[in-house]
This record gives sequence, structure tokens and C-alpha cells, in this order.
Amino acid sequence: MPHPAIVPQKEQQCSMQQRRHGRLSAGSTIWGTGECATGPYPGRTCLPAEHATRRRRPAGHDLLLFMEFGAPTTLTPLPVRAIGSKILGCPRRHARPVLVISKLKTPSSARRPYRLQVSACTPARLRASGASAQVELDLAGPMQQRAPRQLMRARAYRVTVCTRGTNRPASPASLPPLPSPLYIGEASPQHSLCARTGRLGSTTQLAPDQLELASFRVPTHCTLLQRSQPAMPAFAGSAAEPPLVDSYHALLRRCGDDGVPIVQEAQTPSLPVVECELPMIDVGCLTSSGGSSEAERAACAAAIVRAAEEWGFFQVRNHGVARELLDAMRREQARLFRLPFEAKATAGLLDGSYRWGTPTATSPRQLSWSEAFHVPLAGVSGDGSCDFGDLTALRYVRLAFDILRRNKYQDDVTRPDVTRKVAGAMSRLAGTLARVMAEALLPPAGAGDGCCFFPEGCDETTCFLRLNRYPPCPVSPDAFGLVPHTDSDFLTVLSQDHVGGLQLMKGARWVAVKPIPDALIVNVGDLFQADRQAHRRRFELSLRARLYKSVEHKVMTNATTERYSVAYFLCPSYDSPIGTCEEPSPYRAFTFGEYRNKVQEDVKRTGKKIGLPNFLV
Ligand SMILES: O=C(O)CCC(=O)C(=O)O
Ligand SMILES: [Fe+2]
Repeated sequence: MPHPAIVPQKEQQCSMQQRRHGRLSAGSTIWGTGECATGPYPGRTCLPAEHATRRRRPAGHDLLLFMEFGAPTTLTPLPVRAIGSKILGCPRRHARPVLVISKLKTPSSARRPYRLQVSACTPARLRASGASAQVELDLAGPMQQRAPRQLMRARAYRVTVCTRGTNRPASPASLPPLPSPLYIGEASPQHSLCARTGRLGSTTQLAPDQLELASFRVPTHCTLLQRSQPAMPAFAGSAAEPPLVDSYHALLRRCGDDGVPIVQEAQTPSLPVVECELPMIDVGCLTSSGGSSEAERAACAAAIVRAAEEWGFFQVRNHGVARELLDAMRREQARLFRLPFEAKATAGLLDGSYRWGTPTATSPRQLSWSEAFHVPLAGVSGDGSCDFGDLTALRYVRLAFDILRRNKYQDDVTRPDVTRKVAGAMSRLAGTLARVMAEALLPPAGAGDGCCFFPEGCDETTCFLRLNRYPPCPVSPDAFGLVPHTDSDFLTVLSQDHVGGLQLMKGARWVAVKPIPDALIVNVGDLFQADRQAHRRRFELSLRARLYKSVEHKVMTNATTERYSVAYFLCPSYDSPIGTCEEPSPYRAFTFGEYRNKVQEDVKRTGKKIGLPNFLV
């Protein structure tokens, strides 16, 4: 008797949409879904679920085939064409029937799904008609190869096939809790991958040219079964949502703590989070031309410096970024994020800057329940003067329009001018504030002449705008919208909506930032502990670790309401040397480029940013 949790279907042709499938035997054709994940980061692990399943093979089940292919970590575009269409025969030396991965059809259009064709050469084939059973797993996911960066997109497909064997599942709980409908059945422990590529139940990473060689044993009666579908929150049905639910559950399984909610951070096991009002500074005298006295400006600068020292965070009003502009940005963001997930992830919008979740996460506590466009300033400036030149405003409009038209959302034309104006206004504000803060770091003699590196040292190649969206999160009240972090820049200017969720470390506890309409939030980044060494002629940044604080902050999710924010990050150019005023310097010499690389490397390797301590001598 098959287990009640899984429902064997009659042998029949099935559509992918219906997600039905049948008994695998000679001549049957089954359409199903494999799983395709596209990841915006090179090197991301596309399918956390497969690792989880690999580690937690339930008792009584062996995964017979569990493979990914594609090249998630390399620059190679998915070379499906290299696979060719040769259909391998059944290796006759196997007494048992063999499934042979035979063919990956290349879709004629980039937007059509891929189809992996698996031929099962059964004894029936050998004995009688020679007809082969065939499983076609439709691996959804377009391939687009527009810009070099997009070629780095990870792409992985998963095919999970288990077969009937002697060990029947004992209870529903013994089935692997897979995040989406997959084709699983009962497996026998003696089955093994017989290709040179892997052991039973292991994940096999196949180079595309190895694909034809992958074959594995299945017993005579191989029944593909559909697992009952887990209840998904209603919003997850929307094609716009990134698969955060899947990612979260996969990470939970990976940690071996199914169903256990994320525990509170160690630092604050019992302290309730209180809401705070950040220092509010009227910066009108700095942002508007004329009309303010020297004394007013000095008082304003002193307030900024004090807040940067005490809190590392403050709010500003009369900041020069028009309310209407921020409202328009909010609307544009909503439109942008409403695009189908596939489009966001693959169409190269905003230079392919889309991010979702946390590719490097190995536990739910490292997962950011959010999606974002991480837009280099050059990408929205439209002047084409830098490396990001293929993201001109024009291209942005064209791509957005193409997608919208294809998806029949003609009304929603995302306008780049709003993004550009917001970036420009925030950039001016950040430059003004940074100049004030930098001047305060200089010895009095240097004041006035020393800080001209703002904004010249912070150019379009490194500054960026991040458009954040935090989807509602039904899985846990403790899930992070954005994991605790410090910003790796000089200064961040943030516009958040009314929902709230931003928290920062004050003393030894988290405090929640109350959203104030019309105010922008400013926070000090890792480098603004920085100024210019006045006695040097050449441009140089320097660290004053004790003066301004780069404070840890995070975003908590909301169970029912989505949240939007826009953050502008003021960064120096990559070749800017970072030095220190202190002699001897506690840090070895390094550039901002090195700093960024190290941060990315650490996060990838350990899931955590180390930051400045990396550079201590
Ligand atoms: O969305 C927010 O409130 C914070 C965003 C943030 O901290 C970031 O993007 O680094
Ligand atoms: Fe941040």
C-alpha cells in the first residue's frame, strides 16, 4: 500500500500545470516539474533544499537520483546546447532497469521552459517491444544571456526520483518535507547511482558534458508519486513573490530543526524591544541655498556630529528630497516588485541587480526575508560614462516595458526618472552630511580645506541605491527582513515607509525606529569613522574608529504587511586607500575595493561580515 500522504496516479499523459503524473513503465510519458532556481549572485547555492534533503534522508528512503546541473559558480552560461540530443541506450550490463538522462532540449526561445528528458530503459524494453519509458521533467526557467553579468546567474535543476523498494515509508513524517511538489516515491537501499558521478543519495554535480553519462538503477516497478502539497500562504501563489517560503523551510531542514522557530538573538534573550525616536535634526540650513547664518550651520553640524557619535543613527528633516518624489518612488517600487519573479530575476532589469533572500545563508537566522534591486548610481544616471553603461535609462525603460507588455501590464510602465531624481537628491544630501562630518574630524587648522574629497571621492562607480521590499512573512515573527549588519559605506540615507521594522543596537539592546513621515534616516557606515589626512596632498581616507559609530541594525519582518524602503549608500571609489590618523595605524593599508571584496568573501565563506577587524595589524 502506498502511503496515504502520497498518491500514485494512473499511467497517463499529464500536464505540467495539473501536476499529475503516473506510473513509470515502458512507454509512459510523464510531465512534471523539476526545480529551477536562478540566482543573481555568482556562486550562490541555488537550491538550499537539495542540501537539506541530502543531509536528512529519512529512514526507509533513499534518494535514488538527486542531481543538479548547470554551473552555479562559474562564468559559463548554461551550455545546454553542448548536451546535444543523443539518446543513450540502456547499459545492458545492468540487470536492473536503468534510467538514462539522455537529452536536454534547448528551447528555441529563451522564454520557453527547458525540458529534461529522461529515458528509462526497462526490462520490458529489453525483453519485448523495445519501447522505452520516458520521463520528461519540465524545468521551468528561461535563459537570458544579455549582459556578461547575467551569464553568471546560477541555474540549477533538480530532479528527484525515488523508486519503490522494500523499505516503505512508515509514516508521513518519514517523507522528506519538500518545499514544492516533487516526484518522489519509495526507494530501496540497494539502488545506487551507477554513473561515475556519485553515491546513493548524494548530490551529483554534473558538468553539462557529463550529463549524458549519468545513469542510475531503478527497480522494475518504478512508481513516481506526488507528495501532498504543503499548505502555502496565500500570497505565495503570486507569481511576483520570490520563493522565500521554500528557502526558509529548506534552511530549517538543513539545520535539522524543523518547526523550531528562530530563537531570539543571544544578546537580547529577554529584553523587549522598545521603540525609540532617533535624534531629529533640521538640516534645512545646510540643504537650502542662502538664508541661514554661520551660527545656525555650526549648531546643525554639531548636532549631526553628536548624533553620529552617540547613536550612529539620526533623522533629518528639511533634507531636500521632496516628499512627492519619495511617494512617487514608493509607487514605482511597488510596480517594479509586482513584476513576475521570473522577470525580476532574469530580465536584467536595473542591470540585473535583483536580489532576494540570502544566497549564502546556511540557517534561517541568516536569511533576509526581502527582495531588492541593488542599483549602482551609474545605472540610473543615464550618462553612460562608466562601466555600467549598458544600463542606461533607455534600456531600463525598454526592458521594463517589454516585460510589462509581455505580462499584460501595459499600464505599469516603470519610470526611470523617479529613481534617478531620488538618487540625485539623496546623493546631494549624503554629500552635504558627509562633508560636515568629515570637517569635524579634522584638526582645526585643516578645517575648511580638508574635506573636498566629498563628493569627488565618492563617485558613481561605487555609490548605489537599494530599493528594498520586505514581503509579509508568515513563517515566524522572529524572521529577519534584513539580517543584523553594519553598512560597508561612509553614510547611508534611508527612506522607509510607515510600516516600521527597522531596529538598531543602542547600548546592548535592540531598539525599534519609529517611522516619522517626512524624515529621512541617516546612519554611519563602516568607513565613516573616516576623514582625510590633512597633511597628505593626495586623496586619502582615514579611519577614526572611536569617533563615529557604524551601528549594527536589522529589519524585522511583518506577518501581514509588506514594507518598502530606499537606501542610498555613499561609498568611496574602489581604489581609495583607507588609512588612519592614528600613528601607528592599527590597520594595515587597504583600499575600499579590498574592503568590499573581503566583506563579500567573508559573508560567502562564513555567512558573516567581519569588516574592519580583518585589517588590524
Ligand atoms: O530597510 C531598512 O529599513 C534598512 C535597510 C538597510 O539597512 C540596508 O539596506 O542596508
Ligand atoms: Fe543597512
